[in-house]
Amino acid sequence: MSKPKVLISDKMDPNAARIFEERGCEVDVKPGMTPDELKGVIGDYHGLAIRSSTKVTPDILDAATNLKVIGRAGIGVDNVDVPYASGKGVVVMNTPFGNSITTAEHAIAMMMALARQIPDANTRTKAGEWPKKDFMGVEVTAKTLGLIGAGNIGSIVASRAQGLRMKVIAYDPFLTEDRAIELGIEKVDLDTLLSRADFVTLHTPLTDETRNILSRERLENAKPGIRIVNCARGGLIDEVALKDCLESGQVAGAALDVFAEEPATDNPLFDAPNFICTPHLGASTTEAQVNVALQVAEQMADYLVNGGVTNALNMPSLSAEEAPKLRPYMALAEKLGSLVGQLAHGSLTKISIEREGAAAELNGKPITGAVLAGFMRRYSDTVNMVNAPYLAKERGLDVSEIRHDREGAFNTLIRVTVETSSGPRSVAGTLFGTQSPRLVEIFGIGIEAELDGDMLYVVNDDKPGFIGRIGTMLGGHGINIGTFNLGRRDAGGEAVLLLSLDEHPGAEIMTEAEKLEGVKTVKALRF
Ligand SMILES: NC(=O)C1=CN([C@@H]2O[C@H](COP(=O)(O)OP(=O)(O)OC[C@H]3O[C@@H](n4cnc5c(N)ncnc54)[C@H](O)[C@@H]3O)[C@@H](O)[C@H]2O)C=CC1
Ligand SMILES: O=C(O)C(=O)COP(=O)(O)O
Repeated sequence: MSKPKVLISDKMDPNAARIFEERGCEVDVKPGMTPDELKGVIGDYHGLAIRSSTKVTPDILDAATNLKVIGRAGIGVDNVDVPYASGKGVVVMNTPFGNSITTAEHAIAMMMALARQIPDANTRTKAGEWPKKDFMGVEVTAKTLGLIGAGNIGSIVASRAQGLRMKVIAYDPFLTEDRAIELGIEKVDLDTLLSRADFVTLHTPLTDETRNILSRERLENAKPGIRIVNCARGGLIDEVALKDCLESGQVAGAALDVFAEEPATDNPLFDAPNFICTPHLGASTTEAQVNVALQVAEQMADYLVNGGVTNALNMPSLSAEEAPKLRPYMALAEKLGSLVGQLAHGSLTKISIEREGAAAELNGKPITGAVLAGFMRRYSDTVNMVNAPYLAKERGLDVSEIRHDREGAFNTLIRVTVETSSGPRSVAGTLFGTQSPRLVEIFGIGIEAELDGDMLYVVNDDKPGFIGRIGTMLGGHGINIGTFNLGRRDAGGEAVLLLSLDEHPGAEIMTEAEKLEGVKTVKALRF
């Protein structure tokens, strides 16, 4: 099998390329490409490793015909159109912890630089001015620091600020009281935070809720003389309002590492008083860059080589250790999903996935993802485990997962049931040995069949002579039967035949099959 190919399109620590190669991937390092250049080459790659410079837009994703995974060596993925990538079946991963200490330290450094106006003092001193009389700083000790966002980075900032003897308060709707107590911080609402804080530091992602969270109105109504630090994302603050507030003195200083437009080369804030900035350097330390490079390469190679999924934003986790154990179950689940998807009629709005025996002990999410991937293929042939849950949601499919503790006839069983206009229709399968997926029940009829390649599904009256008739008809067309699987509800009642064929039966054969005496339903299947 040929090696997966990975493109590193942003400046990244060389450990990333080393790990990709050691883990069996081919790697190209091409930082600084234009969007058009990236679009021109992306079709060759299975993996794309990025930081924040590469913009993974729908245009790029449309050209990425072989792409399986995007790995962000860092935290924020706002430069990736994650919903579009999900729709295309591309896994998006990040490295949620590798640069958090570094970024928290940058926020503290920015706060201290702001409190003592170090950048300006430095520039003017070096210019030979010795401007001692122009500078008067403030202490941070005993001041209140307001955190907007108390996740990984915010909580590290809190602990460092407490070391500086600051009082820390936080606004974060998802922060529990218990966690706030553990961090030794006070949870407050946003208006309270802005009315009490001497320094504010932002540590949220950029979302529809957080965009412009420091709006003109909030800045104007904040505690006079507040100082603001943003090492999270541009777009969280109204930059024009911030400039006005800096000029009026309502805001005593601001330190930004991030801007609404990046690269920021002529931002109006550059002329504002008491304004300092860095060019998105929050994550730029040797330690953090080694961490994120190693981690992103390990995660992406795990996925490309072994199917392990870690830190994906659009897919449940699956460890590289779990992956080999789950793979045969996922194969079974996908085949069962595909079977009901191919056989059930009408508009299907409900699907349930039941697991019992050994299957009940496993991580259910990948199994559900695989069922949906098989099932959703009735609507689109570009479905995979990543985009299936999104497509299912888009179509309003109600998905339920049921885990049974009971012992059944099989030591492991997956059952997939869809709700049709004529009631529930269900198929079930097991593993023979530890690896071999087998169908064991179809619409209430026991059967034993491998679901593989081209197959013919026939429901017929259980009368003598039928098997001979269908065999003769197929033979007459030169179609060889690989396996012959038979089940029936009761003797003389309804029987099911599942034949594996060496080739796909064409329309002419299907019409002839439909006309065979005793046939109730016939359908060509493909797995
Ligand atoms: N400047 C730089 O180079 C770097 C910037 N970052 C950015 O820092 C930010 C924070 O990263 P982490 O702490 O790792 O993320 P995190 O996910 O651990 O924490 C984010 C926190 O924001 C909170 N939050 C979400 N919506 C909120 C809202 N409407 N109001 C208040 N809080 C809200 C969440 O509950 C969560 O606790 C991200 O945007 C990330 O991209 C991260 C690394 C480097
Ligand atoms: O990890 C993040 O969210 C960052 O913003 C770091 O960005 P960078 O990798 O330094 O371009």
